[in-house]
Amino acid sequence: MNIILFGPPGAGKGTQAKKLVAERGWVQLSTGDMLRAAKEAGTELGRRVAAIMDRGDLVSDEIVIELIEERLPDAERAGGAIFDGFPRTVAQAEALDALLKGRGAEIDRVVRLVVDQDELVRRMAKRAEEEGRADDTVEAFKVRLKNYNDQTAALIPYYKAQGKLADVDGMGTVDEVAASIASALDAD
Ligand SMILES: Nc1ncnc2c1ncn2[C@@H]1O[C@H](COP(=O)(O)OP(=O)(O)OP(=O)(O)O)[C@@H](O)[C@H]1O
Ligand SMILES: Nc1ncnc2c1ncn2[C@@H]1O[C@H](COP(=O)(O)O)[C@@H](O)[C@H]1O
Repeated sequence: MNIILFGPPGAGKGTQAKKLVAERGWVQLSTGDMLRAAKEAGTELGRRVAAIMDRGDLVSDEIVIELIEERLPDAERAGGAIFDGFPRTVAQAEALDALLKGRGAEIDRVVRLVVDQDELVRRMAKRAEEEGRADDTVEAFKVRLKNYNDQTAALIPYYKAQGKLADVDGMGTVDEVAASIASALDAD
């Protein structure tokens, strides 16, 4: 099973991905987490992407595609991949389709968490207090939202055309959203 948790910054993708890992044993493939780990470890990659991430911009397609490709075997062994924060551009989505096809697999479902903008701002402010992420400032959040609207939202028609998109109300509690995701995944 290969699923994408899709939605704007702060919609709850990471939160729900972790619940699916705990409940279904699948592997979370979060490019944001991978890049933050590289940044915190001070690797060459981390140093290259730090400023881009801190201001809320997207790093290059090549970097994130390579990170994902490296982790696909882990997900295969676990029987499922939860793509979180990837793909974010049409080029990334096309690359993912090609990578999976080369391994005899495909994306099974794209779960889009629908959350209104005021709630995104509230969640981002709460996360800023709890986690202190460098890109949870008001300025960086604006850039991330703009990048989502300008580049990532184009994936909605992309996956709709493939018949894979399932919209889920992301405005409820974490458990309510998880139940809606489970229904979307377990539907035929
Ligand atoms: N259903 C929910 N109700 C209230 N708060 C939530 C809900 N889901 C997640 N949150 C909180 O909102 C914040 C953002 O959630 P999360 O990090 O999962 O979002 P995300 O979509 O992965 O964001 P990003 O794309 O910016 O990494 C976190 O502080 C999280 O605890
Ligand atoms: N798929 C991605 N394409 C480009 N840049 C990405 C991608 N995933 C993560 N990034 C960078 O990391 C931060 C944080 O990502 P989150 O998914 O919000 O944790 C993002 O703003 C990009 O700079």
